[in-house]
Amino acid sequence: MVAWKNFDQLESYKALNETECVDLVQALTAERVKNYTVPMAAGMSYNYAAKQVDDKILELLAKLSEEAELVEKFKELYNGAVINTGEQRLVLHQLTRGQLGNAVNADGVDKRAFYVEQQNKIADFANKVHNGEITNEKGEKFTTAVQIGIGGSDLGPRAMYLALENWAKVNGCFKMDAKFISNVDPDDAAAVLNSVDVSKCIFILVSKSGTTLETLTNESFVKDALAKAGLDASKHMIAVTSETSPLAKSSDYLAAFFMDDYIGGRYSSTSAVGGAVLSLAFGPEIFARFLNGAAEEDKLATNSNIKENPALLDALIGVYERNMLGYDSTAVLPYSQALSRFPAHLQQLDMESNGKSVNRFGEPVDYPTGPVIFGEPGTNGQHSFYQLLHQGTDIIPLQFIGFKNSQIGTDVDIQGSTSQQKLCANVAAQIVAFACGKEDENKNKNFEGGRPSSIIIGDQLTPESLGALLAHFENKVMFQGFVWNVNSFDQEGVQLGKVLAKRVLAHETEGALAVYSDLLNI
Ligand SMILES: O=P(O)(O)OC[C@H]1O[C@H](O)[C@H](O)[C@@H](O)[C@@H]1O
Repeated sequence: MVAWKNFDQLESYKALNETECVDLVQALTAERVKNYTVPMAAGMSYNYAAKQVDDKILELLAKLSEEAELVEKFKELYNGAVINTGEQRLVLHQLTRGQLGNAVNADGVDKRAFYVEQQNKIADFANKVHNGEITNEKGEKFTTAVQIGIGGSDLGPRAMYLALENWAKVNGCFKMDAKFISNVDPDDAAAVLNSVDVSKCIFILVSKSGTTLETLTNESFVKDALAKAGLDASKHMIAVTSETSPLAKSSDYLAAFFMDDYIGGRYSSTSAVGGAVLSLAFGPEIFARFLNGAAEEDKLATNSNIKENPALLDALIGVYERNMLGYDSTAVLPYSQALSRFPAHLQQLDMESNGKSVNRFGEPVDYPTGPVIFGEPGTNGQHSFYQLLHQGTDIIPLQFIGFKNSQIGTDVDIQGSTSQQKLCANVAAQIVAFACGKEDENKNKNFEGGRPSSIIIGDQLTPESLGALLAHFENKVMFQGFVWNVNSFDQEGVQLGKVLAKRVLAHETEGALAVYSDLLNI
């Protein structure tokens, strides 16, 4: 049995607090850049040379990992323990991509078999849509998949679709366009519907709970549009939900695919939630390759040697930065246009998981937990908020992601270098500029340096490397939650706003809420 203790109760907490962080201006040598690197799945690597740690601090982080039993806790998780204490649920998203431990039986079934069965059903459905066995009422092929969902039922799948859209097009496996409707703002649904031929759309209604206001409202919005076009909504809609949700019982859908309560929304990209849209857009084989990349990365996360476990090492360095160095944000900076929505996905993944002030037992904790996450693809970010990152009063750790090769491959050679080379040159330059700075007598032009970063480097963004990248961050967030002794798998903090919004709509308000309602003309 593992022991769940608060971080500040551990010996390592004290020992780490007594360390002095590394001065990057001096420390970032060529040797370090070569050595401070850990292999990831799909040929990628995690390089932490520009982090403020040295061998002594790494040793203490390894001790912390042991003392907090981080890998053992992960083992409990994938073997089916009730890790989500708040909701008394198992946490099984890794099972959607592989079997890391023993068979997990819940609700009377083998859970890996259940997830695979759903994948197979989706594959069969997608193949039939692609080969014209499933068509619209006129017998025409569907050309566009439109996902209706919000939060975890939108961000991950949308980010993954965008990440592979161009890759699939150049590699001959692009099957259908995908669009996404998430916001309850009517302009979102209206704009998407105006951009498609609804008669050739297959709508994927995705809601684990089947009760989310925004999603059900958008479902009605779409049904209305289908009815106005004289189309039968039940011939154009499929559902992805949990078997216990109200949607599961409805006969309004062409097909229904299931996940369950053991997969948190923000961890659901590798379940049917991401599976339906990605299999329709790119074909089931590409979705399977994405799952393989994630499975390969998950295996690395079972290694108790922190220098062979990139997610664990990344998590521990992040904890050191958050709790010992007092940095309260982290920027995610992919130098890849295809990852344009990846930071948005990580915002939910990280902040909804670890934005907690009480431990797993509901007792307040006395140390900072999850950081603020934000980001934009480079080089666009460089021309936006990097000023603050370089010279602002806060130090913000940076997580770069870069690939040696572009996805589409079309490029131009101008002034002796290609665009891809310019992109990669920028990320290399930024790491060194942040870490080492540059002295200038003019203080306005002075760069102090000492601003830490790490970089994940891959050959190219492919289904496998995307899966590995996703799993890396899921596992990092999980390990950090274990250190902070919080439950990373519930999200009670989103409830209060929903309850108050319902009250406003029912006109059951008083005091400040009543006045805000009036100001907004509700
Ligand atoms: O998939 P659903 O049940 O519709 O939930 C969609 C989203 O809404 C909730 O408010 C949560 O904050 C998210 O974690 C969840 O992903």
